[in-house]
Amino acid sequence: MEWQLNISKLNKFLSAVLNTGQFDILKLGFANLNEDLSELANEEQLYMPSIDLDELNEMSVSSLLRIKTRVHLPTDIVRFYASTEGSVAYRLSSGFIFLQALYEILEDDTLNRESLNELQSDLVRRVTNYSQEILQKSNRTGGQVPEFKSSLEQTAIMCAERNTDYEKLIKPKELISTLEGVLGSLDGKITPDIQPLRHFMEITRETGPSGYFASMPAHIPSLKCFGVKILTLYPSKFICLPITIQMKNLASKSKFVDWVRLSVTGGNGGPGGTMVQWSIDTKYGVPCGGDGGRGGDVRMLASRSVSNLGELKTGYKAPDGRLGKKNRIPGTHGEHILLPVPLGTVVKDGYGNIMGDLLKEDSELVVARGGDGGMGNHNYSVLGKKYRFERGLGDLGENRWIEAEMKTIAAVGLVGFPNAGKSTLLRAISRARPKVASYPFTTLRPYLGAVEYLDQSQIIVADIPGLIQGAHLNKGLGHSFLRHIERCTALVYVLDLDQVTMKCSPGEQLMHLREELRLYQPEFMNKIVAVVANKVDLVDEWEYSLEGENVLAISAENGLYIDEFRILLKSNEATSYPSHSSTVLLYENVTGQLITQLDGDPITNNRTAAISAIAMKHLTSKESNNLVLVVLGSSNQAKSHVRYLTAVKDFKEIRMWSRNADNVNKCISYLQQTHNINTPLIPYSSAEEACTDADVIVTVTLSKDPVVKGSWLKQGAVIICVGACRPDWRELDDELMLNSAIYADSVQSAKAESGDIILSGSTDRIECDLCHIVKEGERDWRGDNKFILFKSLGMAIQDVASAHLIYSNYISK
Ligand SMILES: NC(=O)C1=CN([C@@H]2O[C@H](COP(=O)(O)OP(=O)(O)OC[C@H]3O[C@@H](n4cnc5c(N)ncnc54)[C@H](OP(=O)(O)O)[C@@H]3O)[C@@H](O)[C@H]2O)C=CC1
Ligand SMILES: O=C([O-])C1=[NH+]CCC1
Ligand SMILES: [Mg+2]
Repeated sequence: MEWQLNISKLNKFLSAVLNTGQFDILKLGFANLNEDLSELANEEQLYMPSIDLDELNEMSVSSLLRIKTRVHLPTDIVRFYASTEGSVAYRLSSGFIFLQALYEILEDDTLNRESLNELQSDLVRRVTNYSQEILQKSNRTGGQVPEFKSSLEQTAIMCAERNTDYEKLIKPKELISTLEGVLGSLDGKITPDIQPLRHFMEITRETGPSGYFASMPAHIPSLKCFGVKILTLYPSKFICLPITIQMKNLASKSKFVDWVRLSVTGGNGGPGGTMVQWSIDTKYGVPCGGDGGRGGDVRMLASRSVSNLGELKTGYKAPDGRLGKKNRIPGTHGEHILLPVPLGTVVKDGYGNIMGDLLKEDSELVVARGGDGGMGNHNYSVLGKKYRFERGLGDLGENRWIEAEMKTIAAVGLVGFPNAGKSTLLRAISRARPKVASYPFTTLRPYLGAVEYLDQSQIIVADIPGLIQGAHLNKGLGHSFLRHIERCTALVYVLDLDQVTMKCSPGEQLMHLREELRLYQPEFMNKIVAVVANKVDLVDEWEYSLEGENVLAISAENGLYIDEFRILLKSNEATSYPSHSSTVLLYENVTGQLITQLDGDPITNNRTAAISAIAMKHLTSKESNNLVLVVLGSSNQAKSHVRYLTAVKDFKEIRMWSRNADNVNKCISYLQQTHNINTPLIPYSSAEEACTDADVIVTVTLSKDPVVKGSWLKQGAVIICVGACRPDWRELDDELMLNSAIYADSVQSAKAESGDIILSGSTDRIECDLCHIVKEGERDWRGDNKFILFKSLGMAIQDVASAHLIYSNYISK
């Protein structure tokens, strides 16, 4: 994606941003902008029309004040930082590309997760490229102060190493004390420069899964830096695993064969040699014939460039090994025959026993082994006439009948009655061209299509030919097609909304489809499922829900909500995408130089837990030890919270609960194995049981509804609420909220953005922010309330201070 610096866009963006009040401080840097910007400024099109660029080039920071008054923007909103020539590219790269990225995000209402990710990685790419370019040109960048030059180099290196695991530069205790120090240095109050700003802007349309975008800037005078975190949050319901398979030749025209029986024979071992080497010492010479060569195997080779079994012949015989040679040299081995088969081919012997399952690209399976070569006469080294020509003849190669059966390995299978529009849907989302016609069974074989995304990943979707009632009894296309469903990770039930073609009501269609699959194989019911109602353009009114199911109404024919469907296929929970992704840009205070930009995800994970640890340390009494900790949630924040909370307190036990028990177990073994957490970590199957008698409860879920109730908790319990970051999301119920003494990392954010606080009517009940807590030291935080609650929403200052620490550790390492 190439962005031009588009001035009208930029101006529109600047005014839009400033007018929305979403950004309190916008820091822009301009320096020796001889090219692009001077031109633009001359045309008086840019928002700072009368800046004298030459003057700016030599300007000291104090003279900026003068410029400010000439700029046609509210001076208290925009600050300019001038600097020397060397920083220009940085400014352009980080400042403007960043602005442009923001602009695109604000402006484009069709943005979805992929384009956002693309924007972020493009931003990162550009900053990285610029850093390297600047490094190369650094001897031409006059006016650069030496320290800056070295930090520039470090930045370039860090940018280039962006994917290296810098998390190891963060030590829990060090981060906790750094953040505590920074909070303390704020003198107990969050100044306008320390922004709690995290306004989430919704970026996708109502019908699709929602994504949010936030930008969080902060200026930390004590660390002489400022920075910004760009964050996207993309929660979703549907889970499906993308399997990345290149579809290159899959759409081949050859006859589609998904089952074959063939005879395979390994090559025979070659006979041993019978050569004799004459020698004056022995009358009959010395036997020197080498062993015979091994016969070749017949092997199957899994290849993603093969689409079906149609190319296989009915029989194969591998070449035999050759005769052993003189001087004990073994005979040439027979070459193996490699039969390319599609990924997902299952091979059985003639008795139906499974010999192998070719799931991985390039995996091989020997289906008929070649015979060993016979021994050459040199092995029979008894001298004398009689045994001179003794040798082995070589073993016969194995010979058997085998069956190869192909099972589709699509990530997602489209399942529906004939004519529900599955083929049309596959055509709409991929380049596959299954036949489409308005009579049932147009599709006689499963078509595969690759749904391609901007990040170059693909999800393979199979159009499974129409099921009919009784398919499990082999009616219609019956079993032959049901087996293709076996390998799909997720199923999408496609319901027909067209009164003319539908067999029965959408609700009944869903019921019958489920029933057919269940009768064929009950395990099908464990598959991840989404439901779409197709041909929504043909009905006047369609209820978007169906007996408690979430149904996405689409029209494959007209492309209605097809983007949403593509997003649905690739929504987060089981894809490689985290639900939150972010980038942190860190700038130097006085000159506005970009110091570094970092992957924000590890920062978010660590700093959030560090903040919770600080809050917990202060809100529980100093003497209290051997407490019971409960963590609700099993993902990034759950892991980091266990690590950080155990760094400041000893717990008797840690109880862990989440919706998905498997995830809890994985989380526990990760913590034990990777982080040597010695405190007993105990999985719980009920949140209520886990919370009973617990001392500290941490909620780190993406739930939109309460996961903890006040009635479960004992008096004096401390609750650290980390999830529910939207005004309409909850993790705690009213009883808990109304009986708690409430604290927050930022009172301002909590009032504006915490669903728990807003919806329980607690906006006026927040006692103070974390700066005050840290400042005040020990006191009775509970007062007359039953519980103590710390509401965390996350602040830019936490990210910027953490990035600063990481960078400092990096350059001193
Ligand atoms: N305060 C702050 O500064 C920050 C807060 N957060 C918030 O912390 C929370 C966790 O973040 P992270 O670990 O990165 O998120 P992930 O998306 O990685 O994990 C989400 C977790 O929430 C659970 N979950 C999802 N939906 C529900 C539900 N409906 N009911 C119960 N549990 C559910 C999942 O459980 P399972 O796996 O069992 O399905 C999973 O353990 C989020 O709400 C996030 O917004 C994040 C960063 C900073
Ligand atoms: O501060 C942060 O990064 C977040 N707060 C809520 C979700 C992410
Ligand atoms: Mg069809």
